[in-house]
Amino acid sequence: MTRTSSGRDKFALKSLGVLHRNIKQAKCLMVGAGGIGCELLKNLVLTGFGEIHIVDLDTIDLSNLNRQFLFGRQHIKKPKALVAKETAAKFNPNVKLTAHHANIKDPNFNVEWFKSFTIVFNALDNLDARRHVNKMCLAADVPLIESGTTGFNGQVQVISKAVTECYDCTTKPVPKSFPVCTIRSTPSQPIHCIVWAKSYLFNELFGASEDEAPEFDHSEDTENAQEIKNLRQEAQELKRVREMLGQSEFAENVFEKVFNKDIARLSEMKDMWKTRKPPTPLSFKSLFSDAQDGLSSSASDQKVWTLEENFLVFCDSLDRLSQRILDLRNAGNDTLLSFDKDDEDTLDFVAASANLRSQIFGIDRQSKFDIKQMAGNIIPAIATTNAITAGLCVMQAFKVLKQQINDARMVFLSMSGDRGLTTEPLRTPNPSCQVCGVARLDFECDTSKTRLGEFIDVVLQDILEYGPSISILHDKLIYDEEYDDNLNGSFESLGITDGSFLTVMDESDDDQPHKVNLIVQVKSRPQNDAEQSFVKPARVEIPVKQAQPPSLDSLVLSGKDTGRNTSSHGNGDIEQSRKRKADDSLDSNQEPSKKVKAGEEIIIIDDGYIEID
Ligand SMILES: Nc1ncnc2c1ncn2[C@@H]1O[C@H](COP(=O)(O)OP(=O)(O)OP(=O)(O)O)[C@@H](O)[C@H]1O
Ligand SMILES: [Zn+2]
Repeated sequence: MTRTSSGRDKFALKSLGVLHRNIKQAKCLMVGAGGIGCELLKNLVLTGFGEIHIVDLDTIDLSNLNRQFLFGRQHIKKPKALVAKETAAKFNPNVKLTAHHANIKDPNFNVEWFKSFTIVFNALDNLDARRHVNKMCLAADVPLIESGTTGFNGQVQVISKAVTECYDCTTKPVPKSFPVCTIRSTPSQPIHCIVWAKSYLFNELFGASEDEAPEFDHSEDTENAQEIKNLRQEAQELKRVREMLGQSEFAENVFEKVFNKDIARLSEMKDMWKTRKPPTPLSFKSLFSDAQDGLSSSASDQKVWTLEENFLVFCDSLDRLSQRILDLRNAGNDTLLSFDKDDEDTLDFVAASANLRSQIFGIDRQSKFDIKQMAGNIIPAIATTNAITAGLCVMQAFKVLKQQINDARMVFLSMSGDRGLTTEPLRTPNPSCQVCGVARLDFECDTSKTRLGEFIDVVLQDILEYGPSISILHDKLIYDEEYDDNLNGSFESLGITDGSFLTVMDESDDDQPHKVNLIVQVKSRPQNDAEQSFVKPARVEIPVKQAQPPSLDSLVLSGKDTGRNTSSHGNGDIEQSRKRKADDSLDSNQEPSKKVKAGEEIIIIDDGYIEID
């Protein structure tokens, strides 16, 4: 049933009171139209937010449809932002919707554009984009509602410049990596074999080089120099095998190389197997004869395949992928493939290769279903979690729009613990945060004429009273006391253009007071004055860094289990506040001198910090 707009307004007015007017006048930005985004857009539209811009870079995939209910089968491969807008527009014709099929990091979404919004909602799935929006909202001074879900857990955080902590006030967990030797020589768990198949073997045969795999941690490399050298040699040999792609004996050559020859060499390294069972090579010919019966009809994704079934899937998927490479090559296209958990050919190859390797090392084989989860780092997305979280986002947005940010809470949704929903007060900004614990300066200049040297002399040293010990970053270091190569370069020649950010860091001696980092936002404007290529900014006091303990308010915890262990999968990577506490004490070099343990739950540190354990 379609409700008339006046009827809708009447109900909204009754339930929302004066807030209704603020909502109608609000212009919101929603970044991400995936799991949370679809639910959130429906809420925003039905609540009657006046204007909504939707940004999403992706197109709709079949696997999105179980929970991203604004999309149907007919929309597969169409841009999420546009389809979300079209579907949601039908829920409330009074809302003005604009869709952008684009990356939120595109330069045209600059600070000025962000400033045009009343409030921003993040419904993203990765750290990088979340960090970017956080930064832009701080620069534009627009409140941000950050949200994330992981399986049954969800979180909502309200971020407001200088009032609350920002997304980067706490460090975020980095994706898991494994020592390269564990992956290459001494796997002991299924995940080690899956990472090997996905990030090494697959890439060496069909994709880009293994050096780019983020899962490989080379930090232990020095201890294993000889082994690393051998592995490099093996990789070179594999490159030669790759050149045989398309020939009838390709599968046998690959198999014999990685599952026989390399393993035989490895098992010869007696020192390595003093405390472990040595690996057992497999033979292509004997498996080939054992596997004559073909795949059993019951070989489902959920079942753990036999060795012979893995062998057959390995050969078959290798053929399918080789054929794809040949087809691409014949069409004159790029011939690199990349692993995608939703691409059956790549998943079959990774699943079978991982299981063959597990067999060699005496590790339990896994079903294709389980391998898909592990290889794609998938924690199943739950529609209900997204729906509840999206609802919480709107509830928190109400408080922001009512100018009652002090009533806003950090909200956690969790299946563990006594209560599904727990909240805690918003924290004050972390004084040592590199993103929000900063001073800001708008710098208007002609980027083609302004030289880095004059910016330092006139703006930083004369006007802002910096000493000689500073460093300046623009993505990477462009100046410090020992690196003055760029002094004569124009901003433009250094890649600094309209909308660029520079970070100025005070590098004075440790016993001196340090200014907080200064974020300079560059605004490129042609300057007609021949004398001056920039507008001299007014003198402002750059605050000095100080370690400031969090306010008492922020130490009051509302629930026993706040569910703050949600993390990973990108969605739920809002960091636990306990990590923040740990970092705070590390940052300010405060060694807890006395710890009083209250059960296993709370550690009280005598300088006033509380840590949840
Ligand atoms: N930099 C970005 N700019 C714009 N949109 C982005 C950016 N990064 C991620 N997104 C979008 O954020 C949304 C996040 O949604 P969600 O977590 O449900 O992920 P998904 O890709 O739809 O699903 P899954 O990863 O579970 O297959 C996606 O639609 C994704 O395209
Ligand atoms: Zn911060």
